[in-house]
Amino acid sequence: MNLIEYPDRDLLMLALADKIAGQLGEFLRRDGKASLCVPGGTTPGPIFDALSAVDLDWTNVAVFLNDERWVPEDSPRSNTRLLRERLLRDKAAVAQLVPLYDPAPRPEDRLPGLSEGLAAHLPISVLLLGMGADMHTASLFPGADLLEQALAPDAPVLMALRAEAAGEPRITLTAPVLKAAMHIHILITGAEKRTAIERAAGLSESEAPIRTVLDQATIHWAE
Ligand SMILES: O=C(O)[C@H](O)[C@@H](O)[C@H](O)[C@H](O)COP(=O)(O)O
Repeated sequence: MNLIEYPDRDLLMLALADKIAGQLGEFLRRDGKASLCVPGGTTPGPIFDALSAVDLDWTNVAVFLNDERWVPEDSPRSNTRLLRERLLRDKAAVAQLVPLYDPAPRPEDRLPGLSEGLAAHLPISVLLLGMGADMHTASLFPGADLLEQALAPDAPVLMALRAEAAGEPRITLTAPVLKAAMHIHILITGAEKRTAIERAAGLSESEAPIRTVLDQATIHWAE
């Protein structure tokens, strides 16, 4: 397991933001464009703050979430709202947001359109993932209704999943899309997640969905 341990969370967030910006810069110089895929949840806010202040050719960066909770954008549970408030501002305000939400009663109603929009920006240049203590990543939750299909090599780019631990229905990038990313970083903090990720290494992908990217990823951890 490739794990970097940082002295504290502030240093982790700054160092990882710097690493991500450097990798995006390489894609921009080489291809004239780049894509950045990021988690929602409670952990990545400080990285978003740091990234939004970086001088990059943000107009040519497509930004999208790993997954979204099927709630309106004004909900405090909306990951899109977090992105808008913390990442897509300052220098990064001109980045191109690729949506994972479009108002409709069920995520299935919007899958075709959202998938088409996303497919144009694959493969992902830089993928940042979070992880829950139950070893889910994106919205690939252990025990989710369609988990096996979402882990399969031939899964579509986006799927709608439901899981008890997830709360509301979710829309998520699937395992093959995550695995195909050029650079993969996992951001975790605290003792519980450290124990969980070490445990995941010995489990199957359905028991520990984070396993799907574990061999390719760099894990960034601070207490
Ligand atoms: O919508 C979400 O919840 C995320 O994208 C999810 O995969 C998240 O990264 C983990 O659940 C960790 O969440 P925390 O950072 O809040 O612990």
